[in-house]
Amino acid sequence: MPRIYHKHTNSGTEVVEQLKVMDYLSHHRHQDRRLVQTKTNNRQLAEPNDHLHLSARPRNRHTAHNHTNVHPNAHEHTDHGSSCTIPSCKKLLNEMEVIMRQKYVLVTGGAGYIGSHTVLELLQTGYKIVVMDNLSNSNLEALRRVEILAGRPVHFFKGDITSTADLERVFSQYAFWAVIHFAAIKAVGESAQIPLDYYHNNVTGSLNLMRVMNQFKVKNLVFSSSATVYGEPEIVPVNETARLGPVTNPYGRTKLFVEEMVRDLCKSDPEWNVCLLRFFNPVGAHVSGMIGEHPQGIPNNLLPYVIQVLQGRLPHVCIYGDDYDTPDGTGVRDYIHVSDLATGHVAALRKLEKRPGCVAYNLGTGTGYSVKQIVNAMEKATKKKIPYKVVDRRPGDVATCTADASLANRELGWSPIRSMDEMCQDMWRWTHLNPQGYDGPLKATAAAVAGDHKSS
Ligand SMILES: O=c1ccn([C@@H]2O[C@H](COP(=O)(O)OP(=O)(O)O[C@H]3O[C@H](CO)[C@@H](O)[C@H](O)[C@H]3O)[C@@H](O)[C@H]2O)c(=O)[nH]1
Repeated sequence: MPRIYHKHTNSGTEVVEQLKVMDYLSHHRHQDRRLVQTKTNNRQLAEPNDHLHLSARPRNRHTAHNHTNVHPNAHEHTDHGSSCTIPSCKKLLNEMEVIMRQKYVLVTGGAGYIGSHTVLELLQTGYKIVVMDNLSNSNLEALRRVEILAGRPVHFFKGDITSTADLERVFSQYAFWAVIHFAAIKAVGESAQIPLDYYHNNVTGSLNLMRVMNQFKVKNLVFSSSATVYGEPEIVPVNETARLGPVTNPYGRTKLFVEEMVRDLCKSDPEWNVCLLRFFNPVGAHVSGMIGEHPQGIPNNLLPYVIQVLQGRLPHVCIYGDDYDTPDGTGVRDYIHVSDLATGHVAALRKLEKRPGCVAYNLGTGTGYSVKQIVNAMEKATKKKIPYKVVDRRPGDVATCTADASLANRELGWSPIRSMDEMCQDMWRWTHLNPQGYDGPLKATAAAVAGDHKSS
């Protein structure tokens, strides 16, 4: 069973949890003990500027190979890390990459839907992860299950990106070389009702994060942006050179504003490297059925809504308009499996190792599905009838939004591999095994499935 350590500070607002599971290699245990120590013995291990010395380390080639903390998987990824063809140079660069992966990556919002799937993928690739999350729309249980699936620990820090003090605390405890920034609030409709909360959380929070990163000289960032920055694209599939905006809601504007801040920052300081990942419509769940989306309240997004209809919690799907200029009149989107998005983040981190400056990538499949096609696909996956009614268009919705993801394909070596059928089946498996999401018990069948997927 997972052992969880709580640490309450004097302020009472911070809880540091060291999530650990199962038996893992003794050298990992040793490393973790050292980290627990850093929480009381300030920065014994974590030197904020440590990453700056990386380039000097590979001079001792044995460092990389003999280092006790190299995850076995890390070696697999040394084969295709460098574009250099000179064997000795390639080897040296690969060793540097292995060393970088021994450094921690901070994942803000890592206990959420996309965050937890990405943390799993990163752990399985060999990265060491610290998650900072305020748990406002996420669940620690997700990370416990991620640990079980990966067989590796996640370091968890309860904190809020709107608090500079929280950020400074986590940055002083670990030596990060990069940050993946998911933490945000994301309900489009709600953002029109409480815009200031959205600007505070998403814009001020990101600003705080980047300022603290600057302070600690951590200048590698992967930012969760969104296809929403394109507004209504003039041409679909849309590519990264398309005009940005106008965006129809405050949530979307927060993503666009943060992108603009990042571009200004990178122009002002060439040491910064940022991948802006523009997600299209993330759906699905990990194939194990152990982790998935756990929406709070009535879902806004199509697939979670369909799931609740299938569960009998909602009477029917409301299709928002069938008079769009699309083949069947309903809205067309580019749905992408959340595990494919997760591999996109690993690819983006690898890109950061090559110091690309500021680059934006679409993460989508390039294939559009209409609302009616989605309903049909879910009926096929579940063998159940899904009742629906066509209602008025939802304000702010566009007819079609699909991705040209060829840039990510070329430059990141990434492409999504999971089909619509897999997206639907995986979502249904997650729902079937976890009818109450993370609120219910972990079903024995899910635990058994986890055994099959631990090393995948
Ligand atoms: O109950 C519903 C929900 C949605 N739709 C339609 O289904 C499609 C997809 O809608 P939804 O799942 O809400 O996704 P989007 O509106 O495309 O927005 C998602 O995708 C954007 C990126 O493209 C992100 O910025 C947003 O955060 C994210 O919610 C659209 O045509 C909607 O009109 C329905 O017909 N009924």
